[in-house]
Amino acid sequence: MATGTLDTWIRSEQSNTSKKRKSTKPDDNHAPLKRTKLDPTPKLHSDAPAKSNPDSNQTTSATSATLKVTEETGDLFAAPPNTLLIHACNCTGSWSAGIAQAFKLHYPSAYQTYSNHCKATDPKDLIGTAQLIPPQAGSTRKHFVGCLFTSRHYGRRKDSPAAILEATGPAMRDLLRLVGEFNAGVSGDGERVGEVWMCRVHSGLFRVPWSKTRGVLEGIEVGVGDVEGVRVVALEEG
Ligand SMILES: Nc1ncnc2c1ncn2[C@@H]1O[C@H](COP(=O)(O)OP(=O)(O)OC[C@H]2O[C@H](OP(=O)(O)O)[C@H](O)[C@@H]2O)[C@@H](O)[C@H]1O
Repeated sequence: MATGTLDTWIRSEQSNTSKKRKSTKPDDNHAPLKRTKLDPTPKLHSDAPAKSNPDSNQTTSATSATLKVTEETGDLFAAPPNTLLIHACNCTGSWSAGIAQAFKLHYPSAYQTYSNHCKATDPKDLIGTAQLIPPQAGSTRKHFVGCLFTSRHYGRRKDSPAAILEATGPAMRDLLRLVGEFNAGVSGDGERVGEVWMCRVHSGLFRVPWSKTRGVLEGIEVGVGDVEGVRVVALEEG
């Protein structure tokens, strides 16, 4: 989608949200998104075994392109070992519905890490940031989990679609930065983030049209040596 079109849609959504703020509708009780600083250097712990990274000798970060977004049908959780699986999260520390509930079931330790991070951090500092959680030691599912903090709350108190989209770019950029830092810090046989997969974030419970989220993701600039693209894996419909 053209950036201009997206900007226009976001402005119109923000205007609608602000007009309706005093009503009792589900999305109306959230103030417009404030610009927030990104989470500086979250602590990461990896107990996982090794895998080589073809990009590990590239360290420059000059901007060269925008993020490539490809789509296919499949199950996100069928990703190969060391894949980063990305999903959208609220800032309250809850993964109780939708694909988040499946993440909680498959990666209980990652859920604890996410939940503790939320309990320790004010939502206004979390929104627009990300969390990278390395694979759980001894787990049969060796996946990194990437949390995009794109809504302060969930359910009836979730942020408006415009606010969620506004938080999406900063959150995804923060996650890509964390991946770059993580991979650069892994030495020798340590395991690095391999492929990057995500579900159609926001398109279910957060009720943001997927095309809008995809447009934001495709506008993210990436540098040489950064993650170049993300593979979006969606369940077959019907
Ligand atoms: N195995 C699989 N493989 C591939 N795609 C799969 C899949 N399973 C489901 N999908 C798809 O994954 C997309 C996202 O759909 P979701 O509605 O879940 O997430 P969302 O991003 O709209 O919203 C986030 C809030 O959902 C939770 O809510 P709670 O806080 O727990 O209440 C969180 O915590 C957040 O707050 C939809 O396209 C699903 O078809």
